[in-house]
Amino acid sequence: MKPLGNFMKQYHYILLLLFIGGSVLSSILLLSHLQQEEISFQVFKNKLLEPGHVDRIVVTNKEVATVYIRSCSPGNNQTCDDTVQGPTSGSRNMSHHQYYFNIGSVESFEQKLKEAQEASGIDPHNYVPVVYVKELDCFPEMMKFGATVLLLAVIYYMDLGGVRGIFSIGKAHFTKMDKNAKNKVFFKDVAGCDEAKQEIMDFVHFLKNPKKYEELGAKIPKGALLVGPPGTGKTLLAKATAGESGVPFLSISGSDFLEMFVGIGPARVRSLFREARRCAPSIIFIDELDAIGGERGKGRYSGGNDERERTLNQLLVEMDGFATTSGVVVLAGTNRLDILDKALLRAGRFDRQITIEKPDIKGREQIFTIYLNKLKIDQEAAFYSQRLAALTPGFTGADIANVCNEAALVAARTESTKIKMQHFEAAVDRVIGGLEKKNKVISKLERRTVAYHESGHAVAGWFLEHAEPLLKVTIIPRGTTALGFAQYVHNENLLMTKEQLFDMTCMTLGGRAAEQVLIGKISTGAQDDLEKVTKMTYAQVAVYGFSDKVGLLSFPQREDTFETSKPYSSKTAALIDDEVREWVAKAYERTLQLIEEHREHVAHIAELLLQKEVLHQEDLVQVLGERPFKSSEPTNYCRFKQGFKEENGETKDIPPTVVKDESARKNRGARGM
Ligand SMILES: Nc1ncnc2c1ncn2[C@@H]1O[C@H](COP(=O)(O)OP(=O)(O)OP(=O)(O)O)[C@@H](O)[C@H]1O
Ligand SMILES: [Zn+2]
Repeated sequence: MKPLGNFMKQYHYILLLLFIGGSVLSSILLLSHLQQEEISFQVFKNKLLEPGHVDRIVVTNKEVATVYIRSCSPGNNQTCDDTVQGPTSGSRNMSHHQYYFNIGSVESFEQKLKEAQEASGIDPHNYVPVVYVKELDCFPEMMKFGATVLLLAVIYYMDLGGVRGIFSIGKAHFTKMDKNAKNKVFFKDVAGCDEAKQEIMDFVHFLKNPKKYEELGAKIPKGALLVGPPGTGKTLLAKATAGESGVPFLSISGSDFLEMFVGIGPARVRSLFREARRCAPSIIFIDELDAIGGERGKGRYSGGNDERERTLNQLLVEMDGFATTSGVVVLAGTNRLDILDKALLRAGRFDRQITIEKPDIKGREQIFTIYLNKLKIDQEAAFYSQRLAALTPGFTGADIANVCNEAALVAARTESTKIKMQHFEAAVDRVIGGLEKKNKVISKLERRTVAYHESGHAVAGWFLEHAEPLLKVTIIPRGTTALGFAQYVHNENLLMTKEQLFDMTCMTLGGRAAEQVLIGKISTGAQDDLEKVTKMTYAQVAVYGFSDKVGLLSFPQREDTFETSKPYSSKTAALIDDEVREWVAKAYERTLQLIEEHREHVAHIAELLLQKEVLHQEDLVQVLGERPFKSSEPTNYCRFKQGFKEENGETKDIPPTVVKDESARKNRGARGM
């Protein structure tokens, strides 16, 4: 089969050459088809110069004037490309004919032309344009033409499926890591996702010994989807699978398939699979599969995207096409399983799904250990990995790698020879909230509002049994929107009870409640909190079946906000809305009560915050006493959003010690909760 394969390759080149040759030849023929005929100025004036008939005159090298006739001469009783009386011949299609004459001097020519046009009754606004060119100037035109022909040829050629060589536009822009590559990755380099590793082991066994599987007639899954949030190590795990199996790793991002040229996407898919088969056993990894794998037919509403669909179809074809025994395993990463075309998930394609979650505290510790071992630190790696894991709830592997690098940068800036705890703390803060903006201008009033708001969260969390108590709170503005944030101890239970969710809702409302009770005025700073609360409560009522009124029904929540049709009647919709409103109101009532009870505490913490800007758990213990409940592990950042405006636009200062505030009570009463 080999010689034939080679012949096919050559055949593609020959085809391309023939194509280009043909194009060039035909364009030459086309050009030469434009016959030129010498005429005198007199003939030009008498026979050609009628209104709307001459398109333009091009004077080359101030000598020769070429007359271009319009193919359509409106207003002259001639139809397009019709027979027009030529100056010397009879019936002839003028559009393919050019006439030229010598002009003598430019001045006399222009004078003569002007007079002739006047005499022919041509309106001065419609005088024939005259263009002066040098001989060489027509080359760019020809080159443009040539380049266009060439490009068309290349595109056509690639659409035919011959993607080898030529400019490699159609070649998949994949990165290939050979089995002997130096920067290989192994399972030991991927921490905190043991279950995923376990699941992917099947592929490793198979890739190491495809023959054995073949002999036994075993069917190996062709591909697996690695599903999880960005930065959780999907790419890393796929790479490690290749490393462990000792096979080449070909990776490409879903978006890399798509280019502005039509036909490139499918060509790139073909090229990628061809290469994978050539060096099989091998692993293909497609990151961001959702870029091409979205449901087909959906794009049409938003302008359509046939190129993407053709690319996806090609991928499906390739996955169907290669027998399991060809030894190519396709892995793909996505965090949008919900939008993928169902055809991708069918048996024989990505028939396995491996979920990679954000790492828990143990996972984070393991990932920190990996990266700390590469750094010069002033303590044992274990010392830091434990502490840092506790400080970084919700961080992905990528975030952790980022923290470690950031810490090294901070240490280098302070000219420290080793990286210390304060460097890591600064790095964590930076990753959490973007760069510190200490000198950002905030009014005194705003700062106070932020402090009371954050204090409200902290105190509420402290005294609610099922809420996540505070770990750290700050009113140093960060990033572009956060004016302050609180970091909570987070329980990582997989199941949540109704009581837990109720307490969490109250804690989230704690910021707004503190504003209302202690400041007496509410601000826009609670927007983020309210969004969270709304989402959480809708889920309880419409998804988890917590509401007696709605009953044990579950309507999956769609992220798609454009979804107009809901899977329930408008009556149910109204019922759900009412329930949600009532539940949130109930939670707010409870929160207000709690904040009232602890208003001295809230004020105390807020004032302390204004003083120190950052408070840790220890500071809270000092003010509030030991928390009456057992607590677990940290996460969750409440961001006090920027955009705060006092209700009536005044910027009154708030007295530092808060006394009873009647207006807050009145407000509450008015809302009838
Ligand atoms: N579990 C982990 N163990 C060690 N390092 C990790 C882990 N997860 C992520 N990283 C680090 O984060 C980097 C980015 O991770 P990776 O690209 O694999 O994430 P991903 O899930 O593929 O993200 P995306 O969906 O954005 O492509 C890795 O190169 C690695 O340095
Ligand atoms: Zn808040």
